[in-house]
Amino acid sequence: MYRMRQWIAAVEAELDRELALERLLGSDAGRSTAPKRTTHAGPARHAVAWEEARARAHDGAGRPLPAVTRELDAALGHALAGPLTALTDLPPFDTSARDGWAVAGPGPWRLRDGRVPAGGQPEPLDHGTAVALAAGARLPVGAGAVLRREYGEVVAGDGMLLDRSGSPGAGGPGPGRDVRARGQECRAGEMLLPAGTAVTPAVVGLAAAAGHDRLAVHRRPRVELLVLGDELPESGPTRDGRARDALGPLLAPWLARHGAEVIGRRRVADDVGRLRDALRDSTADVLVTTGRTAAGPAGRLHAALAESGARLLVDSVAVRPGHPILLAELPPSPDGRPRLLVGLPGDPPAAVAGAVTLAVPLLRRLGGHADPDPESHRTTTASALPGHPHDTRLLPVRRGAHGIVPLPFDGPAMLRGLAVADGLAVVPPGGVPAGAHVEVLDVPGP
Ligand SMILES: Nc1nc2c(c(=O)[nH]1)N[C@H]1C(S)=C(S)[C@@H](COP(=O)(O)OP(=O)(O)OC[C@H]3O[C@@H](n4cnc5c(N)ncnc54)[C@H](O)[C@@H]3O)O[C@H]1N2
Ligand code: MOO
Repeated sequence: MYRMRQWIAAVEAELDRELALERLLGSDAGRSTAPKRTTHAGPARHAVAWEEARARAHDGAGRPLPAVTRELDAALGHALAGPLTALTDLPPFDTSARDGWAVAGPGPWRLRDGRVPAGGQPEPLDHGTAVALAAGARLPVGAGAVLRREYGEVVAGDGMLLDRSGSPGAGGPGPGRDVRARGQECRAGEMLLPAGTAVTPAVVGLAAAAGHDRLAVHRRPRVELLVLGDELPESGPTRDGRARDALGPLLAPWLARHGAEVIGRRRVADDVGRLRDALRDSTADVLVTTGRTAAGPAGRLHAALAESGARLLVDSVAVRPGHPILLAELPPSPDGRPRLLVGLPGDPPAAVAGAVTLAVPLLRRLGGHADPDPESHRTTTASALPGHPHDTRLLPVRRGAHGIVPLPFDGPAMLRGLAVADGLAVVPPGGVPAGAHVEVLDVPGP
C-alpha cells in the first residue's frame, strides 16, 4: 500500500512537472507554433537564427544595471554610466613640449639665471630674454616659443643664447613653436568620452589627467556559474569514463573578461528539485548553467526551469556547436531584481559557442557597454572555411599572413583547437571559400 502511494505521488509529481513544462514551452519563446509535447523527450525546439539569438540576449537584458561610483582603479573593466567630462583645460596652461629655453621675441636672447622645472611657477619673461625650462614646464608669461636644447648655444661668459638650428635667419623659433597651448586637447566641461565606453587603463589615465578621482560606472552583472553533471570529477585525470569538469575553470574567467562579477561557481547534483532550489535561491543577476540542456531524460534544466516559473526567451539556436543553448527569464529575486539564466550545453566547445552567442551580449548590455561585441571584426579567409548545411558555425581560427585559417581539433569535446585560436569565425550556412570576408569573435587572451 505504502509503495502504491509512493508510486502515485511520483506519477503526480511527474505530471506536475509536465504541466509546468507545458507552460514554460508554451510561453512566448519566439515560436510561431509551439508543437505539442507528446513524449518525455519534449517537443522539437525551434532554433532561432544566430544573429536573432544574439539580438534577443542583448535586448532581453533590458536596461543596464544602475550606476555606482568607483575609485579609478576599481572602475577598470566597467562601462561609464555617464559621459566623461574634463574638469580642467588640458593642458591647463601653455606648456613647453621640449627641454630647452622659453624665448621672448627674436634672438639672440639674454639668458636669465635658473631653470623652470615641470610644475614650477616661472616669473614673466621680458622681450629679448630667455630662460631654460623642462619639457612639460609652464611657459612664462611673455614667452612666445621654445628653442630646443639641441638648437641653442650659450655663449660662454656672455650670457647670450643663440639659435643654431640652421633655420633661415636663425632668429629663433616661430611663434608657438614647441609650445602645447592651453586647452589644445580639451576645455574644462568638454565631453571626452560618451557613456557606455569601457574603462580601460588608458581611460583611467585620461580621467586622472582630466581631474577625476572617481568615476560613475554601471554595476557589473553578478554571475553565478552552476556546473551540472554528477559524473564530472573536479581534479585529476579523467577516470571511469567520466570527463573532467573543464567548464568551471574555463567559463568563470571567460565571463569575467566580458564584464561579469563571478560571485560563485559550484556543482549542482543531478536532481531537478535541487537545481530548482539553486535557481530560486541565487542572488545573481545572471545564472549560467552548463550541461543537461538536451531534451530527454537527462534534460533536467528544462524541468527545473518549468518548476521555477521561468519564461524561455530563446530555446535552442541554429548554431554549431551549441545548438541546445537557451536563455530564460527567472522570477525576480526576493528584493525585486530581474534575473536571467543562460543554459549552456555540457560539451565544452558547444558551451563556449553558447557563451559567445548568448552570455556575452547579455552581460555587455547589463554592464552598460555601448558596443554589444567590441572584439568582433571582419577578416579575410586564407583558406575555405567549412560550414554546416543550415546553421551558423563557430569555428576556431588562427590569423596567418594571408588571412585566417581553420584549426584542427575543433570537434565535439575538444578544446585543443580553441586553446591556440585567435578567434571564432562566424561561418554562414554552407561555408565560405578562400578570400571571403567573415566576422571573427576574439577569444580572450592572457
Ligand atoms: N538525441 C539527441 N541527443 C543529443 C542532441 C540531439 O539533438 N538529440 N544534441 C546533442 C548536442 S548538439 C549537444 S551539444 C548535447 C548537449 O547536451 P547537454 O547540454 O545535455 O550536455 P550533457 O549531457 O550534460 O553533457 C554532454 C557531454 O559533455 C560532457 N560535459 C558535461 N559537462 C562538462 C563539463 N563541465 N566539463 C567537461 N565536459 C562536460 C559530459 O560528460 C557529456 O559527455 O546533447 C547532444 N545530445
Ligand atoms: O550542436 Mo552540439 O551543440 O553539437 O555540440
